[in-house]
Amino acid sequence: MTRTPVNVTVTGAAGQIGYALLFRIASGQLLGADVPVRLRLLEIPQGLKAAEGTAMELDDCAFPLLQGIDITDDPNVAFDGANVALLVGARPRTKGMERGDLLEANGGIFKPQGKAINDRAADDIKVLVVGNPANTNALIAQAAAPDVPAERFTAMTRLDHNRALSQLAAKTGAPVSEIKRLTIWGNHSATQYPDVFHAEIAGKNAAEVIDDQAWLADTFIPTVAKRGAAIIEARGASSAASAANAAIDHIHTWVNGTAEGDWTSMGIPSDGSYGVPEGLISSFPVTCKGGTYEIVQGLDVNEFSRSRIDASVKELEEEREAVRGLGLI
Ligand SMILES: NC(=O)C1=CN([C@@H]2O[C@H](COP(=O)(O)OP(=O)(O)OC[C@H]3O[C@@H](n4cnc5c(N)ncnc54)[C@H](O)[C@@H]3O)[C@@H](O)[C@H]2O)C=CC1
Ligand SMILES: O=C([O-])CC(=O)C(=O)O
Repeated sequence: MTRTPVNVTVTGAAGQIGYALLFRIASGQLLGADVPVRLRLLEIPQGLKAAEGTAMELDDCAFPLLQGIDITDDPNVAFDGANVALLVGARPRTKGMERGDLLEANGGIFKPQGKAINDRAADDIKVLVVGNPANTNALIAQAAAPDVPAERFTAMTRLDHNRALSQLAAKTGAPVSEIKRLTIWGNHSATQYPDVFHAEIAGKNAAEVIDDQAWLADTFIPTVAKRGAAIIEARGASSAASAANAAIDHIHTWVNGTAEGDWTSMGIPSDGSYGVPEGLISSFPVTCKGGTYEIVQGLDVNEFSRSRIDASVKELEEEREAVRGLGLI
C-alpha cells in the first residue's frame, strides 16, 4: 500500500462509544476501503490500560488498512498531525451536578484539546465533537483554535437524523433508503427539531404522505428528541453502537459527499442562515462535496417549524452565554 495513512484521533477511546467505533474505523468504514489509517487514542491516565487492551484486540483483527496505533494521555501527542479528530471523551453529568458545573468540567477537557488541535493538527483537520453537550463543547474547542478555520469544528446530530429516518420508515412502511431531505435543526438535546416538511418519501412530500400533524407534534418529534433518554432507560447505559455508527456516517459523508438530491444534518457554525445567530454551532440541513459542506438555502420555514427552531437556538444561545461567563470562549 503506497498511500499515506490518514491520522485519525479518537478521544475517550476506552469508553463504550470508542469500543464500538475503533474497529469500524480500522476496517475502512470511516474513510473508505482503500484508505489506510493510523489511530491515535487519547485517554485520561485511568483509561490508558483499557485503551491498550482495545489496541491489542485491534491488532488481533489484522486489519489490512490499519498502519499503526498510538495511545497517549497527552493531547499534544494525540493530535499531532491529525487529519480527522473524533472528540468522544467528555465529562458526563452526575448526580447533583448543575448545568454550569457540567459546562465547566467539559471546558477543562475541550479547551486544551482545542488548543492542541490548533498547535498540532494537520492543515486539513476535520473535527467531530460527539461528547455532550456536543454543540457547546465544539464551540469551546473551536474558540481555543483560532488558527484552524472555524468550519472544521462540527458537532454530531447524525444520530438524531438516523433516529428520525428510522421512525419515519416505521410509520410509513417506506424503506429508509427512500427517505430523503430530512433535517435536524438546533441543539443535540431534547429541544432539537426534526423537520419533515421538506423531506421526501419515495419522491413525495413526507408531511403530505404522513398527513397526521398530531402524530408529528406529539409522537414523532418527542420520540426522536428523547430517544437518547429512552435508550438509557432500556439499556442502563447510553447509546454506544448507534452513536459510533452516526459518527462514522458524519465523517464519511463530510469526506465523501452527500448523494445527489439528498442532504444530511450536521452541527456546524452558523453563518446567520435561517435566523440562527452567527457562530452558534447549530444543526442545519447540509450538502457535502469534495470534503466541504454547505447549508441548504432557500427552504421555506413555516410557523410550526420556526417556533421549534427558535426554541432550540435559544437554548444554544444560553449555553454560549454560560461558557462565555465561565471564560471558556
Ligand atoms: N452526540 C451524540 O449524539 C451522542 C453523544 N454521546 C456522548 O458521548 C460521550 C461518550 O459516551 P460513552 O463512550 O458512552 O462514555 P464512556 O463514559 O463510556 O466513555 C468516555 C471515555 O472518555 C474518557 N475521557 C474522559 N475525559 C477524557 C479526556 N479529557 N481525554 C480523553 N478521554 C477522556 C473516559 O476515561 C472514558 O473512557 C458522552 O458525553 C455521551 O453523552 C453519546 C451518545 C450520542
Ligand atoms: O444523553 C446521552 O448521553 C446520550 C445521547 O446524547 C444520545 O443518545 O443522544
